[in-house]
Amino acid sequence: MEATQEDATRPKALCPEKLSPDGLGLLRKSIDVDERKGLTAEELIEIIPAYEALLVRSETKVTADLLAAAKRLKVVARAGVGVDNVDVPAATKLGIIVVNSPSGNIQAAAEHTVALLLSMARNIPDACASLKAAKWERSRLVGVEVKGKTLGIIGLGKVGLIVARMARGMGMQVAAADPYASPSVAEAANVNLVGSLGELLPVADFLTIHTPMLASTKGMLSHAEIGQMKKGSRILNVARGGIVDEVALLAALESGQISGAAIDVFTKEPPNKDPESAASKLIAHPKCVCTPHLGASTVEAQENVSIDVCEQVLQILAGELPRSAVNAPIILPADHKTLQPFVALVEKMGSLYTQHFTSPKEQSGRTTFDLTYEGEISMISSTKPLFAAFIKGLTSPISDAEGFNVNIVNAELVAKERGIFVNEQKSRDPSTQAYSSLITLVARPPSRAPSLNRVEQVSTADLNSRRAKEERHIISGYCSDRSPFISRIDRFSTSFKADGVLIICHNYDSPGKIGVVGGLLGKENVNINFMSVAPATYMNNEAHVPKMAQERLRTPSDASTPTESTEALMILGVDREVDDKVLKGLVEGGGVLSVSSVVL
Ligand SMILES: NC(=O)c1ccc[n+]([C@@H]2O[C@H](COP(=O)([O-])OP(=O)(O)OC[C@H]3O[C@@H](n4cnc5c(N)ncnc54)[C@H](O)[C@@H]3O)[C@@H](O)[C@H]2O)c1
Ligand SMILES: O=C(O)[C@H](O)COP(=O)(O)O
Repeated sequence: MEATQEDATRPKALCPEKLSPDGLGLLRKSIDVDERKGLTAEELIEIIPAYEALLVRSETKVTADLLAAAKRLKVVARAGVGVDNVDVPAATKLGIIVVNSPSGNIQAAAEHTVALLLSMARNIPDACASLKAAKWERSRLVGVEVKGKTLGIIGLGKVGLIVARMARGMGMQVAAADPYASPSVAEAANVNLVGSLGELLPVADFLTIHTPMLASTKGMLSHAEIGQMKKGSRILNVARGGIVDEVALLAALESGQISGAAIDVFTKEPPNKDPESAASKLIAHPKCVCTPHLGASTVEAQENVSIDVCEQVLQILAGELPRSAVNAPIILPADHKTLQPFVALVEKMGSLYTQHFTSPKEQSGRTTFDLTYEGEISMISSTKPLFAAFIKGLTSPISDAEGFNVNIVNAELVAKERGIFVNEQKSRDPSTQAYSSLITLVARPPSRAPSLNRVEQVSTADLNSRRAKEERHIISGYCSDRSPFISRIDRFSTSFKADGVLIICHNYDSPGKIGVVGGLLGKENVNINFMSVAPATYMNNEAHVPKMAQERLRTPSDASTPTESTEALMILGVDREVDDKVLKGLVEGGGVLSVSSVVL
């Protein structure tokens, strides 16, 4: 259609990939949509300056160069979950909103997992190819049943839970490892949530992965882990290529350690064509069932994701906040000035909690949080942006840029889905005069039903100290000069800017410790930008009760409490992220009791 004078004023959207027409139809009512498949990167850069919206799936590489050339672009819409093909930081810098569809294709991905599970158990691709080749090989193609077998799930999120329910429906036992999953959500789905990956691997007959691709999940299933599985078990990956080490998977198939593999996703897509590469050998292996990243490829899922992102494009072009923006602000412009520093603070406190107190290797089960706003901050009319920022901080270290789009619109829903409970309290009179506003986070495990077959006699003092030491965690923070600072971690009082890469060491406060830790980091070429020693000022993890006050409250039975005052936290701001080997070195060679690495 030829552009009329009036058309020239309508916004324009470019769609260089196959998107379902359902969403595009919505756009066409008020936007001109150009569907241009097969463009090269250079062609895209040449034409992008004319467009306000760009709609893609996983194939178009939305690079910093492309975004820099996109002078009118307001939104990049990813019709699916993964935004690994979009340079989100570059878009954020340019003020371009990136949206996706975090739930539109989860049913499709779960159904594809079950389709692969049964295909693998019954040798269906092999049998089909054999019959088409005019063979009749009934005895070679005997399969196994899934009923009564154990399905191990790594990552009990949106897709993992749907797979779990379907597997239960087929009579399977389901066990899952997910350090951040809610025990009550798992229980309701009849899933045995185990404490660690090490507990899951030996019990699974079939093992399926549904985690995002993160630094902590990359290569999480390699030689050692597959070696812990039952001989003859089977592995599926419909999440992301690279979570399972392709070389290790191939070796396990060849040695018979595993009897089958089902793969939808590859480390490099499309996979390397070199016949000697692990991906090519896996694809060619008779015991491997594989598909070319088809998890989301159903008519229904494509309709869902297309409508979902096109509605959001319309919202953004109308100046509204979209529901699933990967990089949208949590605060509305009117509240920005007052709330921005506190929103940043609460987000960092949530992120610090997840990175410092929970382990990607063990079930944490801590799902109830008390957030207390004291002093001036308690006078804000709505705490919704603070709540949203907290949920975002808590969950983003365990999600990829892919799935995680917490904002003011969807924070409550995300918290509910993850089984996170937050009690918010406001107090105009701060418990300390040191700050005009103080925010305190207390994390508690969900209340447990008393055990029926175990009777324990414990003193009140013991009970209090147990609760304090084992179960509660506390983080407090304040803002200075519009920047977020942490003032307390558990019993330790401190003051450091919540920014950058930090190494947090828990140690006995003895002479020479700083030098040893500094020396070990120096050897690894890690530069220390700042260091802060946090003494144990609070006796226990009692919120707001500093040590002095608690000492007055101590009863004679508490007198034997170990000398906690000799412990301290050493907080080091460093110039780069360090790996587990360096952290282990600090514990083994530096006399540190425990250590965590945190990026804020
Ligand atoms: N093949 C496809 O076409 C296709 C389609 C949709 C989704 N996916 C992929 O599936 C994955 C899961 O999607 P989702 O929507 O269920 O995501 P989700 O965020 O709802 O769930 C991910 C789960 O992984 C858990 N997790 C994080 N780190 C972990 C660790 N170290 N060990 C164990 N569990 C860990 C999280 O706690 C969370 O519960 C994503 O990577 C997504 O891109 C693939
Ligand atoms: O991230 C996703 O949504 C899935 O992996 C599907 O990607 P696709 O849209 O390219 O099929």
